[in-house]
Amino acid sequence: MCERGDTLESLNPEQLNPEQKEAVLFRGGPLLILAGPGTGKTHTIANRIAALIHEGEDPEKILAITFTNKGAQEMRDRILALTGKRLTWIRTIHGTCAQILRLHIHKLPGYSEGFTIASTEQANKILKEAIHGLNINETAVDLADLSRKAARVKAQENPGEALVREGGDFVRIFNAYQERMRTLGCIDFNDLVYLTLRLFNEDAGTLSEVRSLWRHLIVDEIQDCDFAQYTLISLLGKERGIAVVGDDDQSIYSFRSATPEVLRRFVDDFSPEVITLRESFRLPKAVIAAANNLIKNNRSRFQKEIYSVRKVEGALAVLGFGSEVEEADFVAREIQALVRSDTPLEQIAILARRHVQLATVETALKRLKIPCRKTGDRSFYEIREVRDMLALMTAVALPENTPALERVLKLEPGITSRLVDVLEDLAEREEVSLYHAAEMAVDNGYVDGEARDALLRLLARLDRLRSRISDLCISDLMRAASVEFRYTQYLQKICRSKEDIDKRIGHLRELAQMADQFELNAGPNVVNFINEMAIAAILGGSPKEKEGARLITLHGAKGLEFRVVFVVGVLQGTLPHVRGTVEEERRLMYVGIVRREVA
Ligand SMILES: Nc1ncnc2c1ncn2[C@@H]1O[C@H](COP(=O)(O)OP(=O)(O)OP(=O)(O)O)[C@@H](O)[C@H]1O
Repeated sequence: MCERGDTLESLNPEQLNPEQKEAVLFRGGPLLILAGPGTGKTHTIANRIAALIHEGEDPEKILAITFTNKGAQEMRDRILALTGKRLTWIRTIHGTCAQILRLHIHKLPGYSEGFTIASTEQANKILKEAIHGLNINETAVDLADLSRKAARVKAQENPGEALVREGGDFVRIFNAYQERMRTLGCIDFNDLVYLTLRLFNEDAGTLSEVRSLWRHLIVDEIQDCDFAQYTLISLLGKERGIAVVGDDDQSIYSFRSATPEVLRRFVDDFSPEVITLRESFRLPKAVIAAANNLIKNNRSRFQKEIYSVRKVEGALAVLGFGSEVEEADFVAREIQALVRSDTPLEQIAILARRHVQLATVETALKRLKIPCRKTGDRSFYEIREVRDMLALMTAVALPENTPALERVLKLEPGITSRLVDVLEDLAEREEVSLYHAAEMAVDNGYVDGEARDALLRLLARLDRLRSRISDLCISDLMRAASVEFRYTQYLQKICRSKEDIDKRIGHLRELAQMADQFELNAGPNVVNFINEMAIAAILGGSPKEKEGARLITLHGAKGLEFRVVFVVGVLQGTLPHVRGTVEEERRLMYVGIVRREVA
């Protein structure tokens, strides 16, 4: 143990300004840190956590919640650098819920721990089937709209009331969808928070058991919360040391129900000490002036004009063009000049309100042969071999997980689609998982000859791998699975060229490296790794950035920083968008402007 004053001097290699210092040391109850862009949010919470540990707090008793994997990774790295310790509980909110549900979901009737976190594609398919089962004409409903509505309901503090408000056929569809998901052993992305809250509401014992795991709760980017997530955080944070960090000016995800109002709610519910960080270490003066001038027009916000004491003035130009094509050509020529003067392409971003505007710039860049990368490029997690390997890991660790086994069945020579149909019918008739159906088919002689041999081989392969889970690290378990299922030979059969095979093996190597990294961060738990991968797949994107200038929507740009930023397509009707609310559209532009960083 040490005195708090000493703590900072001995811990913190980089200076803390007075507000940051206050936020790091405050221990008098709930805390809200309001912080503008580049004012050292991550730096401050990392130091706060380091100070707690230095004062003698057990690192296992600290839960830090972020809203993106990137945010979680950044926090881990900084805490490791400050304390030399890897914290177990730095998680995204969805990752935290997945872990809680893996232990407790059986307390909700009809659910079991082997659940699959359904991909968006799987969830859409299940929604279609649910509608079909209700004899509602599929062509008469808008599926995308229905899944948005379901997500909205689940994002509320009181989803039951929200559902009743939606009324009509939607209630039937929602219930049928939830029921079908449940019987298939699936939950969707929004269920992670929705079902955790349901669990807490229906079983106070579980809430207090889970809450007692931690003494401190620290939340980054609270403005990215919807009301359901906020409710969860406030339940976990009651009577704990709770500190939240946020910037209501950067709340831009209302399309997925996030709202800056959660900051006010936090003030009302917790009466926290409020500390505002205003000094920006990242932005040049010209950008700060423009950003402040823009955002001060929003009425419902916490006042926190940012400033910089650094000398860097920076530059910001507003230019007009006759058409989007003309604008795109200008941007491409500017980038060409920047590259000639040695600005790395990866440090250049083109931001727009809509994808279609980025496509125009992409065409112009391609014409000048400038490499670029669009967000929304095919995600790493959608690649066949990555999905196969994750399905293998899931089938090994969670035998009851039917979708994973369905995929693995296709990897076993001799298992025909007819055999899969037989197994699926059996599973449905007997109301058991596909794995149990496979065992029953073998034990009761429902299949014979080659089909039986193939099925026996597959079950034996999975059993052998299962018995090695506790001996092998996750990446070695993957390698063992690849050998057991002769995956390289399988790739040779399905690939057209040697380059194709090498590329796919390269993807598997990348996945193995991610598993090693995960294990370093979070320990050797293959189920947690499966959770994390399923969530990352839904959030999209690639773990590794490809080369080239970045083309990103404003919504996708939050949290990223570049040396040169172009915001294109700033046209009345597009930005601000006709269907958006003006305050949120202003926040979007604000987020775009403040992506700039000083070299
Ligand atoms: N007191 C300080 N003195 C000097 N540099 C600082 C200080 N606080 C933070 N920084 C630096 O400022 C930069 C921004 O800090 P940090 O990433 O923690 O801010 P943030 O608010 O999380 O940023 P962003 O808005 O970009 O997400 C980092 O390079 C950090 O090291």
